[in-house]
Amino acid sequence: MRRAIRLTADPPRRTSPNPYVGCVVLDADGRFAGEGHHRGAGHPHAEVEALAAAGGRAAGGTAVVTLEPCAHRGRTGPCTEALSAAGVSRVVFAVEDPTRDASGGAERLAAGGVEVVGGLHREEAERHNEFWLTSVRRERPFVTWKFAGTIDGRSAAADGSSRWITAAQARRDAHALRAVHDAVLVGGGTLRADNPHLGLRHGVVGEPPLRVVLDSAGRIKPGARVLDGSAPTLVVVSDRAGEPRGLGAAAGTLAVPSTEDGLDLAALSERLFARGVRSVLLEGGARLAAGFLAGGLVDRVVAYLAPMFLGGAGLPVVTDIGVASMAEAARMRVEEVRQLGPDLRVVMQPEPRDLDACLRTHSA
Ligand SMILES: NC(=O)C1=CN([C@@H]2O[C@H](COP(=O)(O)OP(=O)(O)OC[C@H]3O[C@@H](n4cnc5c(N)ncnc54)[C@H](OP(=O)(O)O)[C@@H]3O)[C@@H](O)[C@H]2O)C=CC1
Ligand SMILES: Nc1c(N[C@@H]2O[C@H](COP(=O)(O)O)[C@@H](O)[C@H]2O)[nH]c(=O)[nH]c1=O
Repeated sequence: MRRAIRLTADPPRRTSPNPYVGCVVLDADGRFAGEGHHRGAGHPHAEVEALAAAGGRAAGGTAVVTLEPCAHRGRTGPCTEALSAAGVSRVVFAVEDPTRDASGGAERLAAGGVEVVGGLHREEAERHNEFWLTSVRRERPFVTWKFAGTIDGRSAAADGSSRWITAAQARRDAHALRAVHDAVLVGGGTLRADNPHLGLRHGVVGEPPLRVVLDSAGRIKPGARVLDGSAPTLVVVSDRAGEPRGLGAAAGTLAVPSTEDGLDLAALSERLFARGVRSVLLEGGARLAAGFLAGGLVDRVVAYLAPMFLGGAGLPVVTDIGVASMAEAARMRVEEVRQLGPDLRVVMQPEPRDLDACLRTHSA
């Protein structure tokens, strides 16, 4: 199973809207016979690749797979059928498939006389596939909120300038973070203040993520750097605004409903999910981060903290999230702390208890 998991992680690649899946097939004597992994929508599933590599040696053998084999016909046929047709007598998988369409594979296999074991190295397999698993369970993308802050919690100076708070190592790391997400998202304030590019630089290679910018009134300037055509871009407008002009082929537009706080972020998340986006890197700014955090839409926080003070006149890393007392604080659990050059990188996960409190505050 560890080998099957490793197949999905090295090198990291995007399979969205599909999961990472790895599979190793052993012959009837328990010897390695073949392996495969899923390379993305339209490509064969991991089981099918591994069975093809194993050939006749799969008969009477064991398939070890990181996700419960699918029982449905999507772009490719059901893996349960492929496994049965190959004469596999045992299937060991790590994580149950949570999707309505594809689940039920374990029962189907067992009904056909195959011995099925679920849950082997479940935690490790969950971690490797957490963007996809979280997003299909919540029917919205996994959201990583990344910010660069000073040690006193400022994301920009009083004049709005924020280049640069963190040094080269942390900025390179942030670009690597972009490379593993399906989309990178910023608010209209950041779009106008920074004119960000949001592509992959600093020597980070890979397929660039979809660039998503919130621009309720459709005021984006045709010369904006996100419209340079180097990666796909989506401009999100209010469904009460007209189509932004002058975008040409440089960007698509998505109209979403508005609330009194701006665009409806839950609706936006659902629409992005429906378009196949399974992970979003939220890069700010402070107002948009507040909307996501208060809405319980943040799954991980990556804080790059620079050893400098900007004082109270600077902009905060996040604006009002409706917290009035300590009891309501949006508490985090620290997953990792690392020093990158002169800066610190702190990776955190919202405590579920406080996520609920945030949701209550938000809906009150
Ligand atoms: N250090 C760091 O990591 C970062 C710093 N920054 C800095 O932050 C500043 C910009 O931050 P800020 O002014 O807070 O702006 P934001 O980037 O947070 O954008 C806020 C804008 O996004 C749009 N928006 C649409 N719907 C919502 C919603 N539901 N909730 C919140 N916003 C919504 C609105 O613009 P519209 O009406 O046009 O839709 C709103 O004015 C800049 O100075 C920039 O340099 C920015 C990013 C990261
Ligand atoms: N200031 C700041 C960051 N700012 C973020 O980077 C965006 C600019 O992206 P790009 O135009 O692609 O370089 C900017 O709009 C904001 O979201 N990031 C960091 O790692 N460290 C920093 O000090």
